[in-house]
Amino acid sequence: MDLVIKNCKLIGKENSYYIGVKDDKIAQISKNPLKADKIKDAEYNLVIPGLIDPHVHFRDPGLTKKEDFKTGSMAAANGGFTTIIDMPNTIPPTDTLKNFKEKIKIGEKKSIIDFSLHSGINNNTEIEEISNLKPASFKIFMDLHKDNELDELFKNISDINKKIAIPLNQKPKLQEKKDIELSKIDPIKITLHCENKEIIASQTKEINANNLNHTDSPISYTFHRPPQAEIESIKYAIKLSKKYNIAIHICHLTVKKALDLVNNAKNKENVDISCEATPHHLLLNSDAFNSYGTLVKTNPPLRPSVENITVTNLKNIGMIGTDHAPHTLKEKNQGPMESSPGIPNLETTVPPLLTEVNKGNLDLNVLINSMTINVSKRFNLKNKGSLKVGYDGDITIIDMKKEGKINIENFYTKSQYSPFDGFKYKGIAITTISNGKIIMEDGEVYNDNKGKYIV
Ligand SMILES: NC(=O)N[C@@H](CC(=O)O)C(=O)O
Ligand SMILES: [Zn+2]
Ligand SMILES: [Zn+2]
Repeated sequence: MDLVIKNCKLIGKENSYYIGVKDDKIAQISKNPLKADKIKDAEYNLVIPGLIDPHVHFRDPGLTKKEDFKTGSMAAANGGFTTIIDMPNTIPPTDTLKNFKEKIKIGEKKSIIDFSLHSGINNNTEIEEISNLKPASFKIFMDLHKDNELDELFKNISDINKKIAIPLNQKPKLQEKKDIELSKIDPIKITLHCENKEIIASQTKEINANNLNHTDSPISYTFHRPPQAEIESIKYAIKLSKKYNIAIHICHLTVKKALDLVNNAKNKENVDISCEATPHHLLLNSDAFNSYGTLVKTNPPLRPSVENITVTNLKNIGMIGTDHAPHTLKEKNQGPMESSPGIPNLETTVPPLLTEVNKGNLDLNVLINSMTINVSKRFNLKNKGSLKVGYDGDITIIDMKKEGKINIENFYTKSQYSPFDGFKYKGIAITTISNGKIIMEDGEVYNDNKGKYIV
């Protein structure tokens, strides 16, 4: 073995185990000692699959003063993550074959963990060409498009799906390598930021017409983007998913009513739909504007406590997406309307959520599944998300009892703000292992690992 982790506590198991990694893969899980060049002692802490984040913004290329693939991936490792999926809203956007290939290159040069990419949406030729490189999904910001434009985008994707996503029972003869590659293309999925553009516009118009804008109050921004904008947008997304038979994934869901819509579509109407929630929407509500001002400005906004989702809803949500969305401090302090929306999260997700587990508010299995297997399954990340022989040697060790205070001074992200700074936690990731290589121990990240683009 290249690496053996000894004294591992595994979920649902009594004994302690040895996990052996060889050639980047989990090679053996055993009650009996295994031999290796390198031994890591888990000291009877909980050993889980490396965490996977389906939603980060590493800002590379073009916005690297906020973050880049190196610092972003180091922040991920520090938070216990071994795989991330990066969003396409960079400069230039990741929506052409050229830009997509360029981003893979940047990631393969700078990332210390494995990564996948969500693609942006451009013309049909670009979509088709990018789909050969197997992006996790194509991302649409619904708040940037009118309904008729969205209908057209879904139609374009469905045309491409019909053309290139070959149904399993109709595989062509596999003569050439090209054919083999084509035959493997899964139908394109669409990932969605759900807020209705027209509702936001009419809300803004009404606020301005009646002079209701309290421009000095950070919470005022949220009134422009009410829960109804999210709800109507999700309703329309479900409608388009049914009309064009396309699988959809809803990002950063915020209110219980939206969750009901998703679950109803999934369970009663057989819609191929999934969703995710951020740690800030699960743990904070709009009262946080009183303490943190525009630093907690994010899209969709934090919601009033009467309607926001909480950790008790996670079992029905199924996935955590951190929406790690770093900005500079200057960009975050431009007043309620002008400040950049987004909260960095990779290093502030595990400790607050494990604290909820320790308090008895959240089931540990629900949390871990939401950050591992549920993500890899949904986005077809092969050999990720589970501790099984043959799977990638991506492993995280968590200390459920360790207590401390979150301190952003110790973070690897470039961003310098967090509503969780100073948070008293119980439970944290103490070791991160990527493909059998230790990349984080007790908050120290070793940045010499090379991550790869995964399909
Ligand atoms: N969530 C945010 O408020 N901002 C994200 C964009 C996004 O995910 O909507 C960003 O890129 O900064
Ligand atoms: Zn978004
Ligand atoms: Zn985002």
